[in-house]
Amino acid sequence: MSVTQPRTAAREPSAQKVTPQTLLDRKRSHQPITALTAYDYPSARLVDEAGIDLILVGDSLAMVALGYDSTLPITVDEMLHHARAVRRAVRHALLVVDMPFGSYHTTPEAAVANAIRFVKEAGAEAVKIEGGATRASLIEQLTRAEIPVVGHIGLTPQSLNRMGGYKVQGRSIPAIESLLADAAAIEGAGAIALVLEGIPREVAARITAAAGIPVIGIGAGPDCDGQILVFHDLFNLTFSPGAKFVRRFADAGALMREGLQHFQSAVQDHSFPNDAESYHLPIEVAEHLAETITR
Ligand SMILES: Nc1nc(=O)c2c([nH]1)NC[C@@H]1CN(c3ccc(C(=O)N[C@@H](CCC(=O)O)C(=O)O)cc3)CN21
Ligand SMILES: CC(C)C(=O)C(=O)O
Repeated sequence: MSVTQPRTAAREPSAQKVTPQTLLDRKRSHQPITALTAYDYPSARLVDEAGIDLILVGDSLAMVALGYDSTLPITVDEMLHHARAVRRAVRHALLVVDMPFGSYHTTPEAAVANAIRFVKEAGAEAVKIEGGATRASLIEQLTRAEIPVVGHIGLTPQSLNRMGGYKVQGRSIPAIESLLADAAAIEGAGAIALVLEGIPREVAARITAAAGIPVIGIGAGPDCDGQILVFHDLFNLTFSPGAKFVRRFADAGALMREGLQHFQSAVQDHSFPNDAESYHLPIEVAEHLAETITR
């Protein structure tokens, strides 16, 4: 799509529109699923045009894009603001929006009402919720309300206070058994996919092999049906070293620092803006102005 086309063109469904069925087909044919976060229009546009299968408006945006210390403070309204910008950019990928902490932890009625806001106000095609077997009945209710759900277990950042830090989960036999049971409960409740975060490779491989739904990993090793990363981690646009699972596929941070230096020195040495980058008066007006000034 050319940049001169109206932005509303982004809403026309594309021929290769990714649906939950596409992801399932990928699992079954062992073609890895690609997924990334996006929090705004330009990043979502880049990710979608690159042909990534799934775009998540992750609540990690609280930390990565809004500067909060954890994902816990972000609200439904803040998530919606970003999700709506991403929606305007995405025509190919499946668009999933994270339900933030507190938006599904009180009553099922409140949770369904919040999820409906993501569908109606931001065009979400699915919502993601963190937690295992304890979320099964909520996943059933959301699914009955025609809202596809992506589950998320392992290192669940909204459990920060319970976990006591962003720690790898599922390292003991009881913890592994819980994760296997959680994955089965999430699938049984009707989830369309499952995110596994921060667990040993061997455990993720077991869960993926047992699951009938696509399993997308982050810090869960290479044996999942797909991989997801945070956009800003991929491009080194964060201000901390990043977890072990982060690979910097390109250094946009360095590129931006370099560009900033160039701007600063060009302004200071008067080389920006040059004459061609300036507006000019019509010749008659310029002459009149020159006379006016010299009078
Ligand atoms: N930029 C960014 N990327 C993310 O993937 C991400 C966020 N922010 N914010 C929300 C959560 C928090 N995440 C994190 C943050 C830190 C670690 C981390 O440092 N983990 C330790 C594990 C130590 C252990 O238990 O062995 C590590 O060394 O990787 C992991 C996930 C993942 N999510
Ligand atoms: C990293 C992904 C899985 C996530 O939950 C987020 O971005 O919030």
